[in-house]
Amino acid sequence: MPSQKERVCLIGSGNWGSAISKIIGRNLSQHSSQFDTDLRMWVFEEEVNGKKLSHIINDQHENVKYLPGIKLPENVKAEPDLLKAVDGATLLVFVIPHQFVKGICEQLKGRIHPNARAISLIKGVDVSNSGLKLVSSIIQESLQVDVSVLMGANIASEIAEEQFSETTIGCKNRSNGEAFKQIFNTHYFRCAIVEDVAGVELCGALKNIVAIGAGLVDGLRCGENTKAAIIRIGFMELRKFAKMYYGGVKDETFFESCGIADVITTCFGGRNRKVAEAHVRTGKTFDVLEKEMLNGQKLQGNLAAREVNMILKAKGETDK
Ligand SMILES: NC(=O)C1=CN([C@@H]2O[C@H](COP(=O)(O)OP(=O)(O)OC[C@H]3O[C@@H](n4cnc5c(N)ncnc54)[C@H](O)[C@@H]3O)[C@@H](O)[C@H]2O)C=CC1
Ligand SMILES: O=C(CO)COP(=O)(O)O
Repeated sequence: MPSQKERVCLIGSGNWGSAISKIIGRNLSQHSSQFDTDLRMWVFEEEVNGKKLSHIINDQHENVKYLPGIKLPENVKAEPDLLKAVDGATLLVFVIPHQFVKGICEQLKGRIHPNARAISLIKGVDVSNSGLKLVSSIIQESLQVDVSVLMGANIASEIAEEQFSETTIGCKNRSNGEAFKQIFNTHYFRCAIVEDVAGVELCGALKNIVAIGAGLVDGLRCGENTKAAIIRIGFMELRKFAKMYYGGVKDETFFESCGIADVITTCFGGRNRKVAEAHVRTGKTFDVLEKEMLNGQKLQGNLAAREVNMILKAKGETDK
């Protein structure tokens, strides 16, 4: 245990970022001997009803745009300046849509605490000419820090209302996984630790594609048997893809909250499912529907589907 208190910074303040700030904020207050009790939360600044979102969060203790109706603990301090937010932080929690990760890491390069460790709650992968990359690898390579991940059947609004759920922390370094568990675990949010970063992360990213499929069959009014088939086949395919691209992925990981449980919850309750259903019913594009239906929140499944398809096409493996 380091002699200095750990300081936590949350990088992101959307729907999930705000919900998790409630849990971390409370846990920091309860473990004040080990942690600096202020939770700094980086906010991508925007105006809401003529006021800055960061000011609204600090004055009203509520993210009125991304998590309306839920009070956040007073020790959650919104900060729009990214470098000020991470200053001195030893535990970095990344929770932004995956399309913004590279830009954020670029700004943070060389600017973080030498003892910092990170965890990613981001469900997505990156595909470029050099192939498939995990978001945790992007963070690790840019910032030279150990990166764990946290993924699970975790619809943010339900957790904000303190309804029971489980989650999975994937780590390489057990003591870092345990350090992060201390800030996340609570009676209604139970964290299990597995030593399989790639397995946990790929489950989180790929289940969003299955959820798009579930939404499409809902839109087509195909019935519950068809939806169950999409979920089963989708789950098998995501497992096959994960094992094909990352040799060390463990079979047991697929039966943790990050695996089968997240596929189920997202196929019934998530934003990807909802927008995919609307796409079939209205014929509008995903981009248009995201703007019309989600009030600034972002979809991840349509991007992930495109990225995974690119990889499979490039390797001639679309029919495998
Ligand atoms: N919402 C949920 O129920 C869950 C979400 N996740 C994952 O967490 C990650 C973050 O999602 P949410 O917190 O739900 O976000 P969100 O979808 O609610 O909100 C979008 C966020 O992106 C920010 N943003 C917009 N433009 C930006 C830019 N150029 N640079 C940086 N940030 C920008 C917005 O300010 C806002 O905070 C995603 O990968 C998602 O899949 C994981 C579990 C549950
Ligand atoms: O990841 C999630 C639940 O675990 C949220 O899924 P959506 O982004 O589809 O809402």
